[in-house]
Amino acid sequence: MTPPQRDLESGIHTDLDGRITYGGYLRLDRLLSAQSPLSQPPHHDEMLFIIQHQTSELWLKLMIHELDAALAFLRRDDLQNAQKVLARVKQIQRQLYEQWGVLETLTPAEYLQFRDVLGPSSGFQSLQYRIVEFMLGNKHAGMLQVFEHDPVAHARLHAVWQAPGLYDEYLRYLARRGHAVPASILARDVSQPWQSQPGLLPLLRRIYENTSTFWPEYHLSELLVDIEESFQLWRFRHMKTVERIIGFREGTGGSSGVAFLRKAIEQSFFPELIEVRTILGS
Ligand code: HEM
Ligand SMILES: N[C@@H](CC(=O)c1ccccc1NC=O)C(=O)O
Repeated sequence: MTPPQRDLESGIHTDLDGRITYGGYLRLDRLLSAQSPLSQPPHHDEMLFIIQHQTSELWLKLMIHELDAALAFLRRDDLQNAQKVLARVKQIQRQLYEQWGVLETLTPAEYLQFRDVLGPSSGFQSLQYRIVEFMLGNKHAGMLQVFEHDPVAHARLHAVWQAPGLYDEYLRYLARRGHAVPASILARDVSQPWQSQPGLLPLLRRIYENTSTFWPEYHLSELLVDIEESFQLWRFRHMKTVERIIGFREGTGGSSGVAFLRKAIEQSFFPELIEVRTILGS
């Protein structure tokens, strides 16, 4: 063991005037001055509430960046890189759902002391969250209304709504690899919510029953299943956190609250990737 003192090495840069620095590069002046509690006098726990949301938004930003890359790699048939970034997405999602443990330390009474400052604002209005949902295929035109007050946000979500999602690009990739994806699915209107497609089951079954022949397809499919599961874990932990903090109160966004959040837990982005498991071996 050494004493708890470490000498500065002579090579360590201390003359940083005008140079790229840690704080400068990371724009920490902006990042760390963006926490403005509204409660008066400031409630101790509002800082936790703000930072939990801001860190979530940062991870969502990275998730969108990586999902964009995954879609582009898939379009180019670059499966290795698509898999690499999707594996990263899965780890980002882990950060997002593990983070609920921090907010769960907020007691119901503490939250009620500053909840009124939130007015009608709600996570329901998170643009980046909605972009991720749309990229994963949960297209819902009605969500666009929430962003009508903000034309830039609206245009961004509108573009994602009109673009193929991860499942669309996955199925197009499979078709290019020679799998019998029905033409009607390949030509679908990608702005529509996904409808269950039993016509996909034969080809998925072939992939899942012959994993060594179709290993790249199988591995990619399982990454999609991982991403869906991680998303569900986030939704579930959000719902449980909300339940223990506000019980069955209505949400500030105007919804029924927990009942509304619970409905989302049943939703699947890639239902055929689960259904195929039911028919394997039969
Ligand atoms: C005290 C903590 C929280 C409570 C009580 C809470 C409560 C709620 C409620 C009741 C809703 C339904 C919409 C509404 O009527 O407001 C909602 C939606 C939402 N919240 Fe939270 N929330 C909390 C923390 C968070 C955090 C930390 C995030 C992270 C970004 C978040 C993101 C979202 C999102 C994205 C939705 C929309 C979900 C969907 O469309 O299914 N929430 N929240
Ligand atoms: N919907 C929450 C309020 C809330 O959590 C919230 C408010 C403003 C910004 C983000 C929020 N987070 C998730 O909905 C509530 O009903 O208490």
